[in-house]
Amino acid sequence: MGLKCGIIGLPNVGKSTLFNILTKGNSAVANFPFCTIKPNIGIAPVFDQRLSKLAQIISPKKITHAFIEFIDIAGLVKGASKGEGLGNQFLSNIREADAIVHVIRCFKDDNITHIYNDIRPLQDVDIINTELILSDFDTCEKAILQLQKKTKNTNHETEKKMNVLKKCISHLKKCLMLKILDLNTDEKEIISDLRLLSLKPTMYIANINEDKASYCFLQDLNKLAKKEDAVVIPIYANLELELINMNTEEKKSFMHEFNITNSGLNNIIQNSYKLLNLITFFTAGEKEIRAWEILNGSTSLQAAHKIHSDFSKGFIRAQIIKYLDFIKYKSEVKIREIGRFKTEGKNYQIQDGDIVHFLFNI
Ligand SMILES: Nc1ncnc2c1ncn2[C@@H]1O[C@H](COP(=O)(O)OP(=O)(O)OP(=O)(O)O)[C@@H](O)[C@H]1O
Ligand SMILES: [Mg+2]
Repeated sequence: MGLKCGIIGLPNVGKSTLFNILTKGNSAVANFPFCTIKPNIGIAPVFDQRLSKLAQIISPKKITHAFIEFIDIAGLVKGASKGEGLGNQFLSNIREADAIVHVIRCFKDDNITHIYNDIRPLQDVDIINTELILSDFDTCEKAILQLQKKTKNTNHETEKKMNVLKKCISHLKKCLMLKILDLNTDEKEIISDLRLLSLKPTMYIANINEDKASYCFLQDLNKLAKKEDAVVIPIYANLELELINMNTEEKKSFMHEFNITNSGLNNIIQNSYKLLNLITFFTAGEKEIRAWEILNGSTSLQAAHKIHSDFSKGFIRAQIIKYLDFIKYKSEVKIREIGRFKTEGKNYQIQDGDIVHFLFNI
C-alpha cells in the first residue's frame, strides 16, 4: 500500500467525522470518548484540475484520480505513552503513518463531551504532542540500550547512530518535538527505522462551528503553528459531513445558510499530499486518463513499477511529454516536431505533471 496520513487527537474531538468526510467512509461517530478503538483505513481521491483539462483534449472513456490513504486512530490521552487510556497500542498505530493530521476541538458545545471538560485548544495540542515526545524518548532510549549491547563490534555506523540518538534524547528532554531539531538528511536517514512520532510532518485541523469562540480558538492555533512552520486548516466537520450526500444545488444553499464560503476538505487533501511529499504523473490514452501519486524524487523505473510490476521488469524506456506542452500544442505529433518529446531511461527523475508512456518488453 501507499503512504498514509494518520488522524490523531484527543478522544471525541471529531477525528472519525473528519475521516468519514475525507474517505466517504463509515467510521463510527458518536458523542463519547474512545468510540474508535480499531484503526480504520480509507482512501481519498486527490482532485486535480489538470485531469479535466487533459480530458478535454483526449476525451477518454474513464478518468481516475490519484489517491491517498488516511487512518482513523483512537484518541490519545495524558499518559498514553505509559499505557493510560488506550495507551501504547495506539501510539504504534501512529508509528505506521507517514504524516500526521492532528485534529483539535475548536468549538464550544455543551452537548459534546470534552474529556477534560475544558475547551482549550493549545492545552489539547500540548497534551498530544507531549505524549508523542515521551514515546519518542522511550524509543530512543531503547535504541541506545540495544546499540550498547552491541559494543563489542562497535563500528563507524553504530557510533554515528549513537550520536544522532543522543542528540535526539537531549532535545526530547526539553520536551520539544523532533521536527524542530536541526537534523540533516543523513541524520534523519540513520534513525528512519525508528519511525519517530514527533518527527513526522504534521498539519493541524481546527474543528470549528459557527460560534464566535471558534474564531478566537483558531487564532490561538495559528500562532502556535507559525512557530512550527505548520499549516492550520479550519473545518466545520459536522456540517461538512452533512454536505457529502447533497447534490450541487443543495450544497450551495446549505453553504449559504451556514455562511461557509469554502470547503476545507480539498485543502486538507492537497496539504496531506504535500506533507507526504508526493507528486503526480499522468498516463493518458483514449481508454483512460489517470493521475498517479508517487514520492518526489522517484525514477521512471519506480513509476513503471507503480503501474504494474511487468512494466518495470521489462522496462525499455519512458516517453515523456510535459503537461503544459500537451495543453498548449494538443498533439503528440506537434510536440515531437518542436523537439519537446523526450525519451528517457530508467534513472530519469519523474517531474510533477509528466505525462508518461512506458515502453516495455515481457
Ligand atoms: N464541528 C463540530 N461541531 C459540533 N459537533 C461536532 C463537530 N465535529 C464533531 N462533532 C461531534 O463530536 C462527537 C465526536 O465525534 P467523533 O466520533 O468524530 O470524534 P472522535 O475524535 O473520532 O472520537 P473517538 O476518539 O471517541 O473515536 C460526535 O457527536 C460528532 O457529531
Ligand atoms: Mg473516532
